[in-house]
Amino acid sequence: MTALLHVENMTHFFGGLRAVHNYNLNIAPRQIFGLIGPNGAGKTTIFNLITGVYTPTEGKIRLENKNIKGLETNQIAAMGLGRTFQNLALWRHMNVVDHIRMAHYAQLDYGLLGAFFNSRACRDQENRVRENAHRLMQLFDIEKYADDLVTSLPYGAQRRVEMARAMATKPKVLFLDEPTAGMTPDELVKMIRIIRQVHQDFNVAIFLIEHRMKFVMELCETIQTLVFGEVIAQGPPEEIQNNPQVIEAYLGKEDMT
Ligand SMILES: Nc1ncnc2c1ncn2[C@@H]1O[C@H](COP(=O)(O)OP(=O)(O)OP(=O)(O)O)[C@@H](O)[C@H]1O
Repeated sequence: MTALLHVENMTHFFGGLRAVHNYNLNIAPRQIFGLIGPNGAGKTTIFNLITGVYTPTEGKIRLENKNIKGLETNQIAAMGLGRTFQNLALWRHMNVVDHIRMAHYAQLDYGLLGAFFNSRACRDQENRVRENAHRLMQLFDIEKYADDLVTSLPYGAQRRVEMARAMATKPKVLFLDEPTAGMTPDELVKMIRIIRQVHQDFNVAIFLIEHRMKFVMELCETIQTLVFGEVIAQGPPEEIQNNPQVIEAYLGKEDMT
């Protein structure tokens, strides 16, 4: 099967610092793929390179066999790549339901005139947005916060809002940068359940960066380990967990259980 997302020999320099070296990735449709590695290994840089925040110094990036290297972040998002950020990127002065609704507008096509004349197409699409936003809020268990400002929500719920917003555009692949950062153990268990549900309901592939091993091992089919910008191991969870190089890279730093 051809990969949904294909990255070949990607290298990136920040000035004299080689942050990513000869990086390769193949994510199949519906695959849940994990990226782990010590702090500063280059994980977020890889997300930023693939999603168009930076253009790699070298390499190829293809989504559904179309080149996405060098495109703008919004073009890449429109082609089916959704993401969340390590430090939440929410709109501070907007309530939850508006966050989810706003995210849909990237897809709507009735135009300004249609909106001005309140055309039938416009009203139909608005209804669809409202229904879809409602469904997403249910799925991510944030319905009870619909009218609240995002900044007033518990941290775990803010992360779920960010994820619901990313899903509003129905991406083919969803990038999650440390989705459980700062979460309580209860919120973590809830997040595992929600990601499984999202994966099942939307047939979406998921590429995630995570430090919490329980989460990665439980969810991912394939895991890559990155150290100093290079992949030192790739395989299923049980293989990665017992790989001596991976254990050494993490020794004393992370909990491998
Ligand atoms: N915009 C930038 N300019 C210069 N150097 C950068 C930039 N972004 C990241 N780096 C450097 O690139 C390296 C990789 O950083 P990156 O944030 O990708 O690591 P990470 O694996 O995501 O770390 P963490 O787990 O702490 O989030 C680090 O040495 C970092 O200081």
